[in-house]
Amino acid sequence: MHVDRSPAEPLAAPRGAEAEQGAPDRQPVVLARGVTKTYGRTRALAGVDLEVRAGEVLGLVGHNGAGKSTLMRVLAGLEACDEGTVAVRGRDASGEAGPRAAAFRGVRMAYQETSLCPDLTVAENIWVSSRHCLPRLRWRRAAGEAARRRLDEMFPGHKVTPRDRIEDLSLAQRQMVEIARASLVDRLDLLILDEPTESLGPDAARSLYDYVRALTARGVAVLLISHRIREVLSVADRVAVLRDGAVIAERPAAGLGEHDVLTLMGAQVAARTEDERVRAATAGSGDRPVTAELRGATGPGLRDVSVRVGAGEVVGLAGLAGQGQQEVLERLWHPVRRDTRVHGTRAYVPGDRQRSGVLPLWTVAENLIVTAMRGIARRGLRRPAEEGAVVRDWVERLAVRGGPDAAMTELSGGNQQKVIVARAFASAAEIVLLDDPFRGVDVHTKTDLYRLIRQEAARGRSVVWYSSENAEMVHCDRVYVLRAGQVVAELTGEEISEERIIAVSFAEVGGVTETGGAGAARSRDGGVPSHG
Ligand SMILES: Nc1ncnc2c1ncn2[C@@H]1O[C@H](COP(=O)(O)OP(=O)(O)OP(=O)(O)O)[C@@H](O)[C@H]1O
Repeated sequence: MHVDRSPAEPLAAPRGAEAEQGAPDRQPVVLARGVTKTYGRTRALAGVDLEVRAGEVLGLVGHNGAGKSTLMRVLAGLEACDEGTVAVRGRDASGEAGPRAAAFRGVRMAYQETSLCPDLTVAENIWVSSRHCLPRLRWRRAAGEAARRRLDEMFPGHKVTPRDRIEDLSLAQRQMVEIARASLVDRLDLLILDEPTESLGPDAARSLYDYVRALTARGVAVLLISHRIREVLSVADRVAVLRDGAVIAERPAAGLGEHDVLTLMGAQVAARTEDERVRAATAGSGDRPVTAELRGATGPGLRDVSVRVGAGEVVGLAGLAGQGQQEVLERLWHPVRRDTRVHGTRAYVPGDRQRSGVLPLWTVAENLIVTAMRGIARRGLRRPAEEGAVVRDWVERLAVRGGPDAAMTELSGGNQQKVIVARAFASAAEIVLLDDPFRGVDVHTKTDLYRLIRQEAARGRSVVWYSSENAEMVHCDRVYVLRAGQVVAELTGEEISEERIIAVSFAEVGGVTETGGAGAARSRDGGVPSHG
């Protein structure tokens, strides 16, 4: 089982000896005791005890819907708990929870989905969030300056200006601004990072963790939530495991292995079998009928790209973020040009569920069935019983916590993403286009989804899959590695490995001689593109 993206280099500088022992003498910054929180029928937190200490990185892991985000909101004082106490710097602050609670002022949170207002500029967002520590006179300029300085410190090469509107930024840039926003406060005690690197490239992730180390050296506590277990183990001093709304283990990170953490999380950790690899290696694609094809496609973001997708084939689009992968998907989704041929109906799974994908006012069932219902209908009439059966089947297959009748907004981020994936596969689409679809999905569920993709391919569906996690590409039959809008390698079967993809992505183009790809080794620009 491939569980995590493994960056080419460790994400953080090694921990000090004190951290290795779990830093037992550090003062707690935030201390939660017996915290419970219930939403309607859902008991999100069932008596959490947790201590976050000054100068440490505490990693928090748990399955989708375990209660991580809820706990963070309670620790940050954004929501009151039903029972229990939350003390900040030794003082019980639970009674004061609320968006402007002074007791929680030093506890700041960077959200996974970002809390930024898309219509406002970077500077305006910073002002809204940090106005209590910015001057009122010439506030826009002051906020812009503060944002620029912090972004420079955290993410060198970010290419964001204070005047950019949030909606014009890439997902990675929005995430950078969100993290910078959270850190901008007069006195920072605890910085909570909710899956901060899901949208960041490896370079930006490394920069972030360098900054985190600098923060902890100054005594700030950092709480890191992530599904990337290896990343958590490489960055955190201690790890807390949340399971079904309770912290079931708190351990020093040193000495913990990925497998230990997964077991504590309750994942069924099967030893990694080679079956996907074998399937991929043996699933020859040459004789399949072609369902989709780009032939020398050129245009915005693409240069002479040729890509072939066979029936029942899983085709990966890999490489550094922003190298043309999404443009390929876009072409296949809207095949308006002559250089693109598509023979079959399509479904699209967006990775950016904030911008597109989730219909927030609808239930899980409605979100899930919206594409499939046309195929289920007879003579234009909907068939509720059949729709209900499809919904139940997918909710069960993907273990969507919350069930069919929950409102989409009641679901955890990972569970929302599962519904969007289920929507595409529940439809009758012959070609499923996946745009980095598994961000925020827990390790266990991801493994199920990889299996699902293979099963659906075995039934004859074609899948075109862009993933920012190169390790996921081993589940593909064929992988096109893109760079600067060109295909620089086409890998099949045993050739597909994370190491190979990384090597090809960074290689001097003159030296890239991976063969087979129609655009292989044609690129003439030798520069390594920036990303993240
Ligand atoms: N505002 C809400 N209304 C109703 N239910 C909610 C709400 N917020 C969270 N829940 C429920 O509480 C449970 C815990 O959700 P939470 O978002 O804290 O999980 P999580 O561990 O952060 O998951 P993920 O890894 O998917 O982000 C879930 O079952 C979720 O559906």
